[in-house]
Amino acid sequence: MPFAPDPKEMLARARADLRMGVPVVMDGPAPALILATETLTPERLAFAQTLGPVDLALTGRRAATLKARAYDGDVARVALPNDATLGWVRGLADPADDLRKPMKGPLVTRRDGDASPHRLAVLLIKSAQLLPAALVLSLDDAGGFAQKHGLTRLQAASVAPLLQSLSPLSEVVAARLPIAVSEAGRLHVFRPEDGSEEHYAMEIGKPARNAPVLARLHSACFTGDLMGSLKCDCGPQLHAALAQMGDEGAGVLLYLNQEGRGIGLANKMRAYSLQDQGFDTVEANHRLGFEDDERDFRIGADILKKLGFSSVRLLTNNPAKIAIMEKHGIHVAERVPLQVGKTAHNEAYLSTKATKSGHLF
Ligand SMILES: Nc1nc2c(ncn2[C@@H]2O[C@H](COP(=O)(O)OP(=O)(O)OP(=O)(O)O)[C@@H](O)[C@H]2O)c(=O)[nH]1
Ligand SMILES: [Zn+2]
Repeated sequence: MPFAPDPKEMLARARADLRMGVPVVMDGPAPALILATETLTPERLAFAQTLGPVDLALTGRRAATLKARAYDGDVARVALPNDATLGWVRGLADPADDLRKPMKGPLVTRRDGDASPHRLAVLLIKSAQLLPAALVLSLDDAGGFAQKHGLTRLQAASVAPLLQSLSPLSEVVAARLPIAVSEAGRLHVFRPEDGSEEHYAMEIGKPARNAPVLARLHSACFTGDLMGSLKCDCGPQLHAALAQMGDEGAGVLLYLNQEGRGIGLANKMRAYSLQDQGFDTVEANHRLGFEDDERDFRIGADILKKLGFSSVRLLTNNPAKIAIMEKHGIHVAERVPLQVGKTAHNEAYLSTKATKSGHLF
């Protein structure tokens, strides 16, 4: 059946559905219906409540902020009260008003039954760059339910490994791109097979493939790279890296579309709003239900290898990047520090990165 979508294509479809607010069916040993709380409507909430008991799946991080017991470690299952409104659900999922309304409970969390659909729901929703919180309700007949309501049906057994593994990606096109630092520029576009974000590689000059190349793994930062934000050091780092490659006449800058350390721009702005309430960059991510850093740097190693590189002089202050390159087949011959862009606004941010994320300054 060559026209039928394969599991990774079904996964891409499911992400798009969840972003629009359409529920998804997860088939497997514990079949379940999944709705993303961020895009939930009152009508869909009300209908879900007529179908049986509904759980709100939250990450262990978010549960810790809410002082709710997460019996399953990385995921908590809050039993939705019968009269739960959309406002109540959103209040648990979104920390925006935590300080104004600190008392959200008492929350009853479940410890019986199977948490695996909840865990998968949260992973799936994270991969759609939505707030990591889902409504989950069990289904008897997943196939029949999906067909009746015209919903995307995923198989837990195939989705779980896909969500953990790196989607294969391939180069779509490359073309000459003269830029300010070097007329000998070439931009390569890489596209993952699972319908997620494309990533770019800016090659400067003609770096030798059999020697360490001056390289930068830059994570997208719309606010810093394009708006000139003073809250981070991304824009100056991007331009300093390219300038050094221009000066040396050779280098490769990967522009990885992992905005906000992998949580997406909307969630990064939610984190900024929490930072204005006094939380630091790491605490803000945790309150939202994310880890400090949700990026997958294996993508960077993969692109470097596809371009024919095996050894780099890496422009970074982040030891985690070095460790992941080494683990995935890219030798880091040298770390080249990249310390630019300190402002009065990002002093606290940079010092949090040094103390909590191990950045070298
Ligand atoms: N979630 C979140 N992401 C942020 C914040 N500030 C910047 N970012 C994102 O962080 C990423 C840049 O990561 P950095 O930690 O500055 O740098 P790094 O790439 O880990 O390390 P270096 O190689 O040393 O620059 C970009 O994707 C930014 O969008 C923030 O406060 N919260
Ligand atoms: Zn930035």
